[in-house]
Amino acid sequence: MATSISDSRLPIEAQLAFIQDNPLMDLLDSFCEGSIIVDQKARIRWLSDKYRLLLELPEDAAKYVGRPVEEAIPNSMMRQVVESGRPILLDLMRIRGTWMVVTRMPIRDDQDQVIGGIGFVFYKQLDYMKPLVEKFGRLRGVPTTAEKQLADMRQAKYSFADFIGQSPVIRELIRRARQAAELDTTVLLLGETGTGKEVLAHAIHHASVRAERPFVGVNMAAIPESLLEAEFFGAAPGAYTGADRKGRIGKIQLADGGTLFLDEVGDLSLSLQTKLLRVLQEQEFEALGSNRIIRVNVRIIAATSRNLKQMVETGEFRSDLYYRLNVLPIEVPPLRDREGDVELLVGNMLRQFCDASALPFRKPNAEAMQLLRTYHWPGNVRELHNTLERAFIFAEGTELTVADFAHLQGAGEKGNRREAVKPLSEAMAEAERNFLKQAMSACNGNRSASAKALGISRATFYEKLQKHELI
Ligand SMILES: Nc1ncnc2c1ncn2[C@@H]1O[C@H](COP(=O)(O)OP(=O)(O)OP(=O)(O)O)[C@@H](O)[C@H]1O
Repeated sequence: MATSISDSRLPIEAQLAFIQDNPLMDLLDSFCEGSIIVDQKARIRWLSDKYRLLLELPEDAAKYVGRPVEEAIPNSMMRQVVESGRPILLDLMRIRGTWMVVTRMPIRDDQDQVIGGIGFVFYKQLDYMKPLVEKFGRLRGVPTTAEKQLADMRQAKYSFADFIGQSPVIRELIRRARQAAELDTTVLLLGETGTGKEVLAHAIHHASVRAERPFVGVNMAAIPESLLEAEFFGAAPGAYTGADRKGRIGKIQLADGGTLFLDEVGDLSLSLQTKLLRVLQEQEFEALGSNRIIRVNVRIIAATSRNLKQMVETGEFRSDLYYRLNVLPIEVPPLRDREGDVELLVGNMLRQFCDASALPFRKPNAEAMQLLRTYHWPGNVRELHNTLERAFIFAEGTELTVADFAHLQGAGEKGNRREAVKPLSEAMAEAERNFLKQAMSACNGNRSASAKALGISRATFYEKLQKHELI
């Protein structure tokens, strides 16, 4: 500040007087709690009245002109500023027992010589600084959300110990998955929605030689087609409109050395299938808008709830990609086929809900447990989890009764009622429409949450909303 408004042809006193009389000075002074101008020997040239009052100086401010700054402000740093020529842009100074924010700058003439210094006292209350200090602390010490997401994203969240189940089909599943973990080949997890394919993918990575390396998941159904390519392969700086100027690293590269989990791989468009095939074949790819080939070493675990074989027959899925993915297929059985596992899962989940809330432990009575055991769980473990959680939160006493699972029972009863007979397809469509509406209203219109509550993927949920003309 002030370099250009100070003319070296004038005596220093006149130059400082010019600054002091500048209307800008009044403006600055009106914003702060006090201001001071000193000459190059740290003698006071000007002291604002506000500052004098703040300092509780007995005499008229004008009386201090020409005196060493320390006479008025014993702990002043203005001398250091004029001697070093370096500003102290943000500092704290104790004035009459109160900490204040101060700014001090040297004043230079147009020959760059220090001819004095100017200081402002900004805030009487440090409270004003709190947001700034907090933000600074956050930026310095705590990782940003993006960094955190990255760190979380790159670690396996589950191990085999997290996959609950003791039924014969599950024991066999775990045995196969453990084998797969040792083999370092591509794995294809097949099974209905909510059966735990993602949990298994994490567990396989966790038990593999790549455990210390990243685990990176991409959900083909959750990301719009237009963004998926950049998400996958990354983009060179300015590769497309709206792309980060700095460019971005794709998930494939992030997974280098580790495991890339392709969730809902059946939802991949044909054009991206072709590009993915190249990655699988050559272990190399190009980021969007770059001509550079990047080599990677990733292990692929893919999962889908769709019938890939059938999709190959109908031309929706490339057969060469299917064979590349199908090296080690693992079928994850639906919950209804896991004998005895519902009880195990229920016990486990209820303990989790209880630990995570201030609510008392609640468990289903015999009748309710029978209902949970025999229900056909189209949304599998996810549906069981959501159903139980809702019941646990809304139940009154320590016992969960069939009334707490009324919607499961209702679904069964409806089919039994003779008087309301209508074509099955019509009845099912109607029920589906109602469930969609119910979910939307329970989740306050949040579509992701609704899809989750219903135990279906977002893509499926959208398809259904469209089919029933609910969007
Ligand atoms: N055997 C299990 N033990 C404990 N929790 C499980 C088990 N299987 C699934 N879950 C839980 O159920 C939910 C759904 O599991 P997950 O997302 O792995 O299913 P998915 O088969 O990948 O589903 P989708 O095909 O819809 O993506 C998750 O909250 C998961 O933690």
